[in-house]
Amino acid sequence: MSDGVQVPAQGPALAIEAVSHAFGARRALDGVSLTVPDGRFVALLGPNGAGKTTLFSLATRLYATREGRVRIFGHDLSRAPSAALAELGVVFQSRTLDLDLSVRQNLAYHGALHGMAGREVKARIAVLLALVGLADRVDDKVRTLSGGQSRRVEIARALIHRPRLLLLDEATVGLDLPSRSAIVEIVRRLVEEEGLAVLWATHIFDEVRADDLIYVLDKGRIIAHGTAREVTGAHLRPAEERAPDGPTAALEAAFRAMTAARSEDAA
Ligand SMILES: Nc1ncnc2c1ncn2[C@@H]1O[C@H](COP(=O)(O)OP(=O)(O)OP(=O)(O)O)[C@@H](O)[C@H]1O
Repeated sequence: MSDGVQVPAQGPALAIEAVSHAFGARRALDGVSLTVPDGRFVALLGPNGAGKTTLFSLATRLYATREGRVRIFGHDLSRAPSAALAELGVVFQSRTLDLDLSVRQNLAYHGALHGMAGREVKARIAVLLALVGLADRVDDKVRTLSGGQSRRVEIARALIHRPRLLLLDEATVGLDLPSRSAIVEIVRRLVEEEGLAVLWATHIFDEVRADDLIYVLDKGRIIAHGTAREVTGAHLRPAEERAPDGPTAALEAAFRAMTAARSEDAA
């Protein structure tokens, strides 16, 4: 299939199959496979250096995929990049808004990049800013926004071209608790009400719910996947499973047990 040919969407929102990536001698990803079903929130959990950002760079075509395959709603990212990327919105870990432009200008520029007509972009900006609770800040420069508000503008920007899959790389890092909660709530609402598929990379356990699908990435490998409840149950002793402080503590304990076991194996 050549790029630009429109074919009906098929398959999961994101299918990463046996992807590996190395920086020189350092293998950052080693045979990673991961699926985000349409309309689901999937968490990618991993400590610093696990390979999350490298995986995002491959899934967004920032890096070429040399080993393995990435498909977005059935479109192969290497062979049909335009069709694949049209379905994809992304919020990167580092801030990427132009601080000296207004919120509207940042969003409009992104809409133009996607080839959207001016009138369509204007209407979309209004809808998205209402959705992220920033309708009253449309003409303010991004420089005047808080960290959490900027993140919400980045989410709006990522959605301007109506993608059906959203990738967020540590979207809440560096934010205070209320700002983090607001962002998690917006993204979860998009999944529940708009049917968006989301891959949410994080190392913060309390952002994960028991029924979420999770993939645990450690040193470039997926070491566990399933619902958070399943992963926790499979890797915890019964006493820890009954931890009074709930799924967050259970997940954190399971994660430590898994990664510690791998370190011992490697020793
Ligand atoms: N451009 C690069 N050049 C060389 N090594 C890199 C580069 N980018 C990442 N790495 C290495 O690849 C591994 C995975 O890094 P990556 O940034 O993907 O992890 P991460 O899970 O996103 O961590 P963090 O949450 O700290 O960003 C690390 O060992 C890192 O040092």
